[in-house]
Amino acid sequence: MDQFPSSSFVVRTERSLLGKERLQFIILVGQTGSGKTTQIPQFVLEAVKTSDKRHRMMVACTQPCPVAAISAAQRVAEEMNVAVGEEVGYSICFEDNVSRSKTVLKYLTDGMLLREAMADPLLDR
Ligand SMILES: Nc1ncnc2c1ncn2[C@@H]1O[C@H](COP(=O)(O)OP(=O)(O)OP(=O)(O)O)[C@@H](O)[C@H]1O
Repeated sequence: MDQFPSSSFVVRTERSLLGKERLQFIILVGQTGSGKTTQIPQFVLEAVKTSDKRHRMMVACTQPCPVAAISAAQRVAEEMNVAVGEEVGYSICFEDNVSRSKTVLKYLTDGMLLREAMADPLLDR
């Protein structure tokens, strides 16, 4: 696995994701606060927006607990200058703050992802 210093984490990751090759998975290791939760999903969103305009895809980012999912969604919505529940939303047990037509980035707990996978095994969205 490639190792790189944390200072170049964001720049090199962005290049990899936006590269021509379609990666099936990528393992990122970064220090706490380096942007894995708030920045990487935004890069992925940009990459899928430009790679396939015909198929509207959703980016999902799992979080270990509901509070973390809400907090991340609020932070990223603020960074993207949108309201939570529109382009950026969250899905936790008993609360689904997403828009069916607008949400493209969703923060959700591991349990909610599992529930989605049971309904949509190929995660087509
Ligand atoms: N809700 C928030 N309000 C203010 N700043 C935030 C918020 N969430 C994250 N940040 C800031 O954004 C930067 C990136 O944080 P992020 O959570 O994306 O890092 P991370 O790599 O996922 O960290 P961790 O490994 O601890 O989960 C950090 O400087 C962090 O302090």
